[in-house]
Amino acid sequence: MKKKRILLKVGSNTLTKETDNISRGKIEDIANQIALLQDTCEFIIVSSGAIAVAKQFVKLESKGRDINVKQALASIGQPHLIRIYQEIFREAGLLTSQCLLSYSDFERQESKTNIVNTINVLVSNNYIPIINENDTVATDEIKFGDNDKLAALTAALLKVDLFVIATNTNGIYTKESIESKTLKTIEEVEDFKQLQAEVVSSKSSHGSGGMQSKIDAASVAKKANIETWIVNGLEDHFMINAMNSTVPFTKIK
Ligand SMILES: Nc1ncnc2c1ncn2[C@@H]1O[C@H](COP(=O)(O)OP(=O)(O)O)[C@@H](O)[C@H]1O
Ligand SMILES: N[C@@H](CCC(=O)OP(=O)(O)O)C(=O)O
Repeated sequence: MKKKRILLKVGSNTLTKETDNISRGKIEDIANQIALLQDTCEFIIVSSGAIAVAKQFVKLESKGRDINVKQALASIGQPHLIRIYQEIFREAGLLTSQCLLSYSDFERQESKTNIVNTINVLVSNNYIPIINENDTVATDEIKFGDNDKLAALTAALLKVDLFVIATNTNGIYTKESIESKTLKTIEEVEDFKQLQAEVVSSKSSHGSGGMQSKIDAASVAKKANIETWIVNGLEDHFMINAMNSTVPFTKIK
């Protein structure tokens, strides 16, 4: 039986559980879910969190631009992030690997072919690729830190069956419900234009794109005929619960 290919994007807020520290418990939760689903699904993860990990133990001095400090923090945090994934996934019997990609890689046919071929070898050998942006080479023009878009481009390139974005809300809420503090999830979206009107400008403490970048990412996936789910990664078993429809989340077809 052909496995369902799922690309899971995990944001900084999910990984830190909205604290200042990476949550090993959250990574265990992701590993446990993948272990439970591995007979029917194969996974590719796009994970943020490099900067959040570095901020836990380092403060860099610089008179330069803020973005360069962030890039340096990402460089310090990334190997730690991968080490934590590797340790925790290994305990759950799962193998992991690291791929660092940048936007320009999606503009060159040769790079695209190499990405697809490398990841196919990894996945067919039961390795779970953990992808992050190659932050050292990211530039201002290409909005730095927007892993939602990177995840969507990767989902389209790898022809996944489902794109799951784990964030810190129960999907996309209606604007009205945010304003009245009653939080109501938009469960199914077909009209993109209408969706744009629901976004409010806030973003969470560690995140960088906000909901707008998730909607843009879903739009990239939709063009590639991929369904996007925006789910609350703060909850335990968030993917399995969404699959069983036991939690509110947003499905963008
Ligand atoms: N309509 C909306 N529904 C839900 N969240 C929204 C909406 N509009 C803006 N947001 C903001 O988007 C945030 C999620 O994006 P972001 O902070 O980038 O998180 P992540 O680190 O998961 O990528 C939410 O915490 C919320 O503040
Ligand atoms: N690539 C960087 C920044 C990514 C970032 O903040 O993205 P997100 O949490 O998905 O809004 C990192 O790993 O810290």
